[in-house]
Amino acid sequence: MAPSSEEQQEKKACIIDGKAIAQTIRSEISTEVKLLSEKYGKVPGLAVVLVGSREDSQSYVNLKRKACVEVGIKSFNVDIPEQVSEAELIAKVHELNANPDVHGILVQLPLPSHIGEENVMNEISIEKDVDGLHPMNIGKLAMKGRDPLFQPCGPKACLELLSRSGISVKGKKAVVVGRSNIVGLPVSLLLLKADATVTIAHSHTPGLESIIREADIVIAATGNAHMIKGDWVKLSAAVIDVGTNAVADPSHRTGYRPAGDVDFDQVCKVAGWVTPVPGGVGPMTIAMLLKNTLDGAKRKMEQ
Ligand SMILES: NC(=O)C1=CN([C@@H]2O[C@H](COP(=O)(O)OP(=O)(O)OC[C@H]3O[C@@H](n4cnc5c(N)ncnc54)[C@H](OP(=O)(O)O)[C@@H]3O)[C@@H](O)[C@H]2O)C=CC1
Ligand SMILES: Nc1nc(=O)c2c([nH]1)NC[C@@H]1CN(c3ccc(C(=O)N[C@@H](CCC(=O)O)C(=O)O)cc3)C=[N+]21
Repeated sequence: MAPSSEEQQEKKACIIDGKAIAQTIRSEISTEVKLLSEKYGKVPGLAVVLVGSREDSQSYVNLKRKACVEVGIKSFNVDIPEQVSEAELIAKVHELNANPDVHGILVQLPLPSHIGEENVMNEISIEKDVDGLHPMNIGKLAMKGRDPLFQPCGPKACLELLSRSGISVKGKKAVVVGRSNIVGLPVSLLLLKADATVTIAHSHTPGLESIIREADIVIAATGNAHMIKGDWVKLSAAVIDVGTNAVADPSHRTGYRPAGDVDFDQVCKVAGWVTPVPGGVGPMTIAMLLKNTLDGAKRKMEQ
C-alpha cells in the first residue's frame, strides 16, 4: 500500500547499527591478534571472572567469552561460587595479576552483597584493568591533560558509535541521564574530554524532560525501560541508549527480551540518530572490551 502523505512527511531517524559496527571492529581486532601472534608467538589473554550464578550475568559473561574466542583472544574462564569470601576473591585477582598470559581482567558486576566491590576493583592491576573501572583509571579520566590506561567499555562504546556515525561531539550540548560508576559518570567524563558541554541528570534532577530537550546528544543510562519519550527529544538530536532492561515477553525463548531506556518507536520520529536495543551499545561494549584487551597485550608485548 502506498504511504499516505502524512507518513511520507514523517521523519525517520537514522538507526545506528551497533551490531554491524561491532562486527567491523571485531574483524579489525582479529587481524591484529594474528599479527601479534606471528611477531611474538603469543596471543592476548582475557580473564572474565564470574562470581555466583545470576542468570543475566551468566549470559553477558558467555557473550564476552565467545567474542574472545572468535577473534583469537585466549579466554580464561574463572567461575567462582556465590559463597566465596572477599579475601578468597582478592587472592584470585592477585593470581591473575601475576599470570603473564593474562593481559586483561574483568570482574563481572554486580558482586554478591557480602563482597565489597570497591575492595576487589582496587586490587586489579591497573595495567590489566580492561574494564577501566579502577579508581586510578577513572581518576585520570576525570583530570585534564591525563589519560587512563583504559577507558570503560560501555562509555567508550557510546563515543565510538557517535564518531563512526560521523556525529561530532566538540562544542555540542550533551545530556547524560544516569551517574553510575560504570556508565553515567565515565561517559560524562569522556564527552567532556571530547569538548562537549555536559549536563549529568539523575533521579533527583527536577525538570528532566526540558533538560533533555536542550540536548544535541542524549545518553540514556537509567535502567528504566522506555522511559525517554519522543516529545522529550530535540529534533535531529543523536540518542544513544545504553539501557538493557529485561521486559517480560512470552514469545521470547527466555520469557524476557532486552529493552532500552528509550521509547524507540517514538524517538525514531524525532531524533536524527538513535541506537536500538538490542543491537546498539551492547555489542559495541563487547567490541571495546576486546579492543582494550588487545591494546593492553600490545603494550605489554612491545615493552
Ligand atoms: N550495554 C552496556 O554495555 C551496559 C548496559 N547497562 C545498562 O544501562 C542501564 C544503567 O545501568 P547502571 O548505570 O549500571 O545502573 P544504576 O542503577 O547503577 O544507575 C542508574 C542511574 O540512573 C539514574 N536514574 C534512575 N532512574 C532515574 C530517573 N527516573 N530519572 C533520572 N535518572 C534516573 C540513577 O540516579 P541516582 O544516582 O540518583 O540513583 C543512577 O544514577 C541498565 O539498563 C543496565 O542494564 C549497564 C552497563 C553496561
Ligand atoms: N565489570 C563489568 N563490566 C561490564 O561491562 C558490565 C558489567 N560488569 N555488568 C553488567 C553490564 C551490562 N553489560 C552488557 C554488555 C553487553 C550487552 C549486550 O551485548 N547486549 C546485546 C544482547 C543482550 C541480550 O540479548 O540479552 C544487545 O544489546 O544487543 C549488554 C550489557 C556489561 N556490563
